[in-house]
Parts: sequence; C-alpha cells; structure tokens
Amino acid sequence: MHIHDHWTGLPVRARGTSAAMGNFDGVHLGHRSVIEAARDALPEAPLAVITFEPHPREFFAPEAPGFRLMNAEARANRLARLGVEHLFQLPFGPVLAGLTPEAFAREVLCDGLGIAHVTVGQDFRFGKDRAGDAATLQDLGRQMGFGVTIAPLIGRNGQDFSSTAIRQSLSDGHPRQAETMLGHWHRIEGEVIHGEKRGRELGWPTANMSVDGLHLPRLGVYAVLVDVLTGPDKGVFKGVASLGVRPMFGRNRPNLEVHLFDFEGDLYGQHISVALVDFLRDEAKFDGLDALIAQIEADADQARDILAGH
Ligand SMILES: Cc1cc2nc3c(=O)[nH]c(=O)nc-3n(C[C@H](O)[C@H](O)[C@H](O)COP(=O)(O)O)c2cc1C
Ligand SMILES: Nc1ncnc2c1ncn2[C@@H]1O[C@H](COP(=O)(O)OP(=O)(O)O)[C@@H](O)[C@H]1O
Repeated sequence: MHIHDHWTGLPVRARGTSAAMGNFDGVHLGHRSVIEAARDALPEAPLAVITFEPHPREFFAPEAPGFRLMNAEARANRLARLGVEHLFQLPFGPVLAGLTPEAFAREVLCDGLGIAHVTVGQDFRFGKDRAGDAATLQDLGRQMGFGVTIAPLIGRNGQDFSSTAIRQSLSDGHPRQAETMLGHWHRIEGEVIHGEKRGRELGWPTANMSVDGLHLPRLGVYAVLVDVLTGPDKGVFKGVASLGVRPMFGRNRPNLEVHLFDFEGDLYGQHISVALVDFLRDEAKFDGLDALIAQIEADADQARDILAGH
C-alpha cells in the first residue's frame, strides 16, 4: 500500500482511483462495507482510501482527552490488509478545514487526487462548517465528472455500527460488544516502553505501553491476546493486562501493563499488539503488596480459563 500525505503533485499511478472517504477510526464493519462498495463501484480501478490526519476532532479540539480507537499507523496496517492500494492521509489543518464543499471537491478530489469515483457512508459530512453531506457530494460529482456512491449504514439490532458506539462499549467494559461491531478484537498497538521495574519484583513483569491520545476503555484488568510483531520473540501469547493509573503506587498517567503467560524475554522497544478480550475487574487499591500479588494471581487464573478456547 502506498501512503500519500498530501494531495498535490501525486504520481500518475495514484490518480484515477476508486476511493472510500472518511475517518475510518477503528476500521469497523461499517467502514469495511464502505470500502467494499468502493471496490464494487469501479472494480478495475486501483482501490484507495481518503482519510485525514490528524483526525478532524483532534484539530478542532486539541486539548480534549484522547478519543481515537487507533493511531494512524494501526489504521494504515488494517487498511493495507483489506487490499487498499493507495492511502491518502490528508493533513487536516486550517487549509483543509477552511475549504467549502465545492472547493474541497474541486481542489482536493478533482485537481489534486484526480479520483475517478468516491464512496462515502450515508452520514458523511464535509467542508467548512460540515456544510456538505452525501447528497451534496453527489451533485458535485455530477458537475465535476467523478462518480459517487453512498453506502448505507450497517448494524445489528437497530444499532448502526459506529466508532462512537464502539467507544461507548469499551468505556462500559464490554470488549466483546465492541468486537461484534469491529469484526475483530479492539487492539492497543505500539512500542514497549520502560516502566518503574516494579513488576519483576512483584513476580509479574509487565510490558508497558502508552495509551496517550487513545480512547480509554474502562480502567481495570483484562484477559488479553498479545501479538509480538517484532524482535526475536515474535508470536502470539495469552496474557493478563492492567489498564490504569496504578493507585497502589500513587496516581500516574494511565497506561497499559501486559503480563504474557509462559514467556520470558526482553520486549523493550518491540512492537506489540494487545487485544482486549474480556474485562475482569475494576482497578483497586489493596492493603499491601501481598494482597495485590494474590489478586494478580487470581486474575491470571481467570484470564487463563477465559482464553483456554482461543
Ligand atoms: C493482572 C494485573 C492486575 C493489576 N491490578 C492492579 C490494581 O488493581 N491496582 C494497582 O494499583 N495496580 C495493579 N496492577 C499494576 C501493578 O501495580 C503494576 O504492574 C506494577 O506497578 C508494575 O509496574 P511497572 O511495570 O512500571 O514496574 C496490576 C498488574 C497486573 C499485571
Ligand atoms: N512474561 C512477561 N510478560 C511481560 N514482560 C516480560 C515477561 N518476561 C519478561 N518481560 C520483560 O520484562 C519487562 C517488564 O518488567 P517490569 O519489571 O514490569 O519492568 P517495567 O517497569 O520496565 O515494565 C518487559 O518489558 C519485558 O521486556
């Protein structure tokens, strides 16, 4: 997959694509159906995704707490696996935010990207002040000579799959509910960083990950599946993880601490992907370290039972 972070001066092979357009945060089943519709609309054209980086919400409210389901890299990896050939990760800033729907269609979609066809979900809005909707885009396509498909929203039991609904399920501590909308486990991906080296003293070493900028699922303990993506210990492991502020050790920035079962090795600097499978309990403050260690043992046993079928 080719990643383009601008919309001018593109190579010829990046023009004439059939593109799905949106934020695609989480790349959930609804997003996948928009991408499939883009593929079906023009099967002979290269398949592309047009998205925005930073997410427009991050541009408009930079101080707001993290809300993204995934970072740009994790999103790109998922889109690549769906067979997307060109990813246009358009820099969302004052210039893009200020374009009217007409100017966006003309300058970005036509003159810049030279798209042949664009597919959006039914609820897509675009342009300054979100003035344009899917019907506006269809009108502009007719005037400017590109095709437009409006993909219907999909869902189950009266609820549309959406990044917002997935965030809510995760906030409520229901990762399995999130999974039914995502079509895959919710994953936190990134590099293993150094912590306070306390884990190994407790007898439970934990690979630490930053969750800055991401939507926070309910704080607490989870049964997890871990993909170690780089380094000598590449592979899939089961484990137990604590997402939280570690109230036993003073309040810290929230992070994710993952203990891998039946694993010994050095993970610092490696890239790992942690799937949240089940929520076990809320984070707690115990009377002393022995009580914490006893609880971690019980958590690990419970996680092993839950993951036995995986
Ligand atoms: C399964 C599991 C459950 C945990 N539960 C709690 C908890 O309820 N409260 C808490 O303060 N810390 C909890 N911890 C976090 C430990 O305190 C943390 O792993 C320890 O501080 C090690 O930190 P370090 O990796 O920075 O050395 C838990 C850790 C694990 C692996
Ligand atoms: N089974 C395991 N699960 C998680 N990390 C492990 C495991 N075995 C060894 N490690 C290593 O130990 C580190 C965690 O040890 P810990 O004492 O908690 O240090 P830190 O505070 O830096 O996270 C991990 O980053 C990894 O390199």
